[in-house]
Amino acid sequence: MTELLLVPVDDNVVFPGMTVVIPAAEVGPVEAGEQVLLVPRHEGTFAGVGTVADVSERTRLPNGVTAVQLTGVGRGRAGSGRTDDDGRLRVDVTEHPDAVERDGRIRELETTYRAVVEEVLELRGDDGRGAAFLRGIDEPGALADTAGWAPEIPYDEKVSLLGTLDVRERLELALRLQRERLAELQVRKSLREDVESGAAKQQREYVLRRQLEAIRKELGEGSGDGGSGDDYRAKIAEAGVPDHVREQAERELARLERTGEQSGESSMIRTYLDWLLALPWSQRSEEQLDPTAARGVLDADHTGLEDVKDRIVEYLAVRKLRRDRGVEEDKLGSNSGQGTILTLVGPPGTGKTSIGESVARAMGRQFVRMSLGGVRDEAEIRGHRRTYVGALPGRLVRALRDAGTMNPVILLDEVDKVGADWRGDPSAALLEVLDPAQNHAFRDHYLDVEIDLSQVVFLATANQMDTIPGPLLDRMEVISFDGYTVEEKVAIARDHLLPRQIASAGLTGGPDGDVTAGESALRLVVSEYTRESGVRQLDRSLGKLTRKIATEIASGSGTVVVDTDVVRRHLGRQKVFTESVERTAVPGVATGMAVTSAGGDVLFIEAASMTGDEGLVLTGQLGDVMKESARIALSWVRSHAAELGIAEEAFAGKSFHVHVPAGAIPKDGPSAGVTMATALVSLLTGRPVRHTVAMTGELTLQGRVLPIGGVKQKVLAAHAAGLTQIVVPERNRADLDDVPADVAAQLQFHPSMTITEVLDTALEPATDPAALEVAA
Ligand SMILES: Nc1ncnc2c1ncn2[C@@H]1O[C@H](COP(=O)(O)OP(=O)(O)OP(=O)(O)O)[C@@H](O)[C@H]1O
Repeated sequence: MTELLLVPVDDNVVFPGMTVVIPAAEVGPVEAGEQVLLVPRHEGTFAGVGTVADVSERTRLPNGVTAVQLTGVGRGRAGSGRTDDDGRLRVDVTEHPDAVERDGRIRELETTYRAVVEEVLELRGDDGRGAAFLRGIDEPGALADTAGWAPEIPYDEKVSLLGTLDVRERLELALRLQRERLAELQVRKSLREDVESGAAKQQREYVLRRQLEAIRKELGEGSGDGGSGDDYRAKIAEAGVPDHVREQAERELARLERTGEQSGESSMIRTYLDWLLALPWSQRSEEQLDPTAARGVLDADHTGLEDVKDRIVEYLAVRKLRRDRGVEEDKLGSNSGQGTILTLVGPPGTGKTSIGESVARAMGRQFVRMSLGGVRDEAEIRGHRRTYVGALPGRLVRALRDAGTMNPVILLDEVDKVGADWRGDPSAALLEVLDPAQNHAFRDHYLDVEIDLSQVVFLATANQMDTIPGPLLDRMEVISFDGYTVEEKVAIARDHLLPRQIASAGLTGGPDGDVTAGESALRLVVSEYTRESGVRQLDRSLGKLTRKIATEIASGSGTVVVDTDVVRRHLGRQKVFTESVERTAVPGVATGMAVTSAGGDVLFIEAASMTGDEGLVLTGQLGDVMKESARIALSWVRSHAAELGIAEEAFAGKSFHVHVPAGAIPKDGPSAGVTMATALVSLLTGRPVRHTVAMTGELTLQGRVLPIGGVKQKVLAAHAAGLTQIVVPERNRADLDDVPADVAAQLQFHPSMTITEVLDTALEPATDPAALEVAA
């Protein structure tokens, strides 16, 4: 047993036969010719067996540090130790020289070990030196120790190898470690080969594809899958794109050529390039701005709508002046000529979309309609960023593509139906599109290049103004479509709808044609088969009529003159009844006028009372404001019961129910106040409401009648429903001027300040005194 200086070797194992160089300061005071014990140490824990090493000369490392060279000579186990004067640990060491009988088993292990290591060396690309080193080792124990050189074998395993004193066991362990190492190297190699062969396959495919394309070109067949880089180059050149777009396209093209043709990415890049080049970058329509000619176009396409046409012609005239006077477009943006967007607001089927088309025609521009109904997501307008799976450009880009020019008329249809939710606010994107200060550099998220929208003329349509988002409404110049009178509908049917339906049924119209229609027949269709503000149903009814006539003519009858009999024969029983006579025959029902998204309409408000303590029950999907109107109506009636001749008992222990048909349509607004009060008073006094009267107006608790909106639409609806006495708030008197003269001539208006005046007009006189008792 010898006492040796203990030298810790952190996270490393020095085997006998290895030489290491360690800074002298770490080794301690030793002289050449002495021995030390090198012990592996990991996180402060020493291994049980170390390596006895000879100390040779000190050397100077290139960095100036003095170092000691140590060569392992054998294994040694550390026994008890002591700290010397220098503070160094010295331990008693029991040496364990390798001692083995080389039997058959050892020989077999040796041979296998050598074979495995040779394979390892080959895989690692050994240059022969490793093999030579291995051949130079003769002793089986030393042979096993060569596993200690392998960098792939972990520290723990090396410590076990050093600690295995029995040579045969050590050789077995070393063989296992080398086998594992070999297996790992083989897996890595095959992985690498797979990757390499895959790449080679792709390259091969790429070359084949290019050849295929060349062959196709030679045969004059277009390349089937969207084109090669060269095709795109040609397209970019043809498209006459602005510089910034060309740069972007070229960047993408370079990317396309770098990625393999087969990869998913290349098809994405193709889709992108196709979209980018689908925009009509260099296409413009030559604009015509002659107001007289424009008026001609508008008149030819549409009957009536005089004020709408006036406004549009004004708009065009201003535009023309600005252009001729050279008002700088840069400064103001070209839409700023009007500063705002013309917005056509009105019930369905009143010709908003079709007049938009006429505007485009009058200006000599392309027309596209972009429906915004139900758009809740900003991305629908602006597109998705390309990082999204399945990303596409937004509707504006698509609209431009469909238009085929960069200066079309784009009709933003149904702006009142734009909603917002967590996916973002589409109206914010619309605002940017419509803002002349911003829209010359609109950026679609998908295309991600600047698009100049300043040459586009935007028009918008909406059914109702209340639901247009406020900031958008600020930018709009509203033109209202209030719906047509019966005479206007007859004219539209005669001049536009019927001739179109006749043509589409394969017939000829006109004096010498298959079909001629009299005015009275058309009036019958309008008043008894349709009930609407616009002309959709009318158009459909005429379609049905002409198809039936076509069938008759095809089966041999001669020309047909459409009169009321023909209408009744083909359209069947009357569809729309003037209901008010029937509905208001009983007390408790009053005829109101309302404006819904379908235009003006009449509605019958019903009141009933019954024993119970539920107070006021309301049905018919009423909004909060309408519910409040009903409470106000009931409170006013209660507080004026005596004047109205209603006994106080009529209220005691009673519940009231007010219903506003049609129950399925949500409604709101204060304008039904007077109608509700009238229905309640009618119920409680037993005086029926006159069947010729229709009313509208907001009611206050004091019984005053406040003004409301939509007078013209309401009056037209009442007129169409056959009502003649129209009760409106006094303060809406001025609005009655908007009612077409021919309609107004058939009506009697009753502007009213208070609900008492309304009741005087609306209720039949109390003829039967017993009615009071019945109501009570
Ligand atoms: N004044 C008119 N003169 C001639 N045709 C008309 C007139 N008004 C409407 N029409 C015709 O009625 C049909 C319906 O009109 P259009 O589709 O433009 O209605 P809209 O107001 O846009 O309805 P929506 O609000 O539902 O979009 C069209 O075929 C249109 O040509």
